[in-house]
Amino acid sequence: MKTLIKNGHVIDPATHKEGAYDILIEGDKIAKVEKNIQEEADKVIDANNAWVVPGLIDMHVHLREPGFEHKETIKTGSKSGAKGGFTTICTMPNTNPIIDNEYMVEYLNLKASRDSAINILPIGSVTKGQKGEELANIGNMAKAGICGISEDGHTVMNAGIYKKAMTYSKMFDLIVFAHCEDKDLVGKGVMNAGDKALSLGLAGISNDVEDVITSRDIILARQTGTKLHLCHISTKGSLKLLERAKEDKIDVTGEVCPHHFILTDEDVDGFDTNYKMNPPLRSKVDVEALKEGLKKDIIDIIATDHAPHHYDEKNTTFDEAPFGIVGLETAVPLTITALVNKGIITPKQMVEKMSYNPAKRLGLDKGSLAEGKTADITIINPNKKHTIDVNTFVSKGKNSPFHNYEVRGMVTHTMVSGKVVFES
Ligand SMILES: NC(=O)N[C@@H](CC(=O)O)C(=O)O
Ligand SMILES: [Zn+2]
Ligand SMILES: [Zn+2]
Repeated sequence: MKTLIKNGHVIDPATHKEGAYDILIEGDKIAKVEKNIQEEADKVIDANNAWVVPGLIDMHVHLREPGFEHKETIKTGSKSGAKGGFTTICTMPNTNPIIDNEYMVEYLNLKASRDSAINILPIGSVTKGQKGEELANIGNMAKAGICGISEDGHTVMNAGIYKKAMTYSKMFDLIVFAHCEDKDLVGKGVMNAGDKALSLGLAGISNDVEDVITSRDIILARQTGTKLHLCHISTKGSLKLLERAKEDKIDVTGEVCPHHFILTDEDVDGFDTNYKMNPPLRSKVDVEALKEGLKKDIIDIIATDHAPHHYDEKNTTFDEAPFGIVGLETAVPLTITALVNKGIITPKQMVEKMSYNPAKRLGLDKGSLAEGKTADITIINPNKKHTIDVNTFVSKGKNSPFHNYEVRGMVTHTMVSGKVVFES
């Protein structure tokens, strides 16, 4: 099987290619990247006016299976990922049961091989049942193929246990995905602490809730030498800590989610629980700092933290609703509209943060369009104007604050191992 992608604008940070190239795919591999390829192919894709980039990689996704199939399944979540341009996703372990042993990892891998057309890399939990008390069997999970460990949804408050987990993580060359939220400081907070929370009469979440744990985790990462990845950075303080840690040559990376670089707590509508997520939407000062951090490449990675919840669960008061919003199908248009088209990052930086850097961080032989590589490729029409409509999502989760948002940029094709798995 030969596929030819014609007339596209290739953006490939790995090979420093940026310009008009055709790509010939043979079987599951990239065979040629050249100008004007004249070869017979079984399928020709016209990528005129579109970017052709290495398949996008999302380091932070919640698929909800097993246990919460009413919110999302591996099938629906992976389809949502493919539609969003993602060829590889890392999935968080806060399912029911929690992914805290090798049998659960094997189950996920088997289910993913049956139900998903995109690559799924499971993340194991740090502690058994994410209870924060006893270490999960990290070594056995590593052998079963996890890419890292995370207590996402919570923080392991016991620093002794966390440090031990980091030592194991280092031993098995895993990444520690850190959800930074001090349990004692957060109290009953549901949105950013500030004037808006006061006016809505909602309990606030201050920046120190995040920054205290970011600081602790960086100190422990330096001590243990483990690879630390800061999930969903939302504060200026955490960004500064990340910058400083990088200067100190600590092995740490950080991700930001589109909602955190676009919306502020001023946007929170107290009756719309689609503005409730963890960490919360922060102040303008924080959002400006995050954009600066993206521009200056202090922040390496854009991830979605795709967190689907059922309509009935979100359809309650702001206090009661679960934290989280979906993101797989909106990440590309939101990033193009809010960052690229505003001149904050270049298209190349976008590809670095959504493919090349995640691949490098995960140690994957991906995120590149070099000849001989596996043909994981995303094609994006960056100019296509449209209005986000949650009813068109293939994800089961419709919980997005971006409904009715005017955006530019649309994924037209997603290819995994040479096979088109999504086409608009
Ligand atoms: N981000 C969220 O608000 N929610 C996530 C958990 C998490 O990422 O912390 C979820 O699992 O729903
Ligand atoms: Zn989290
Ligand atoms: Zn998460």
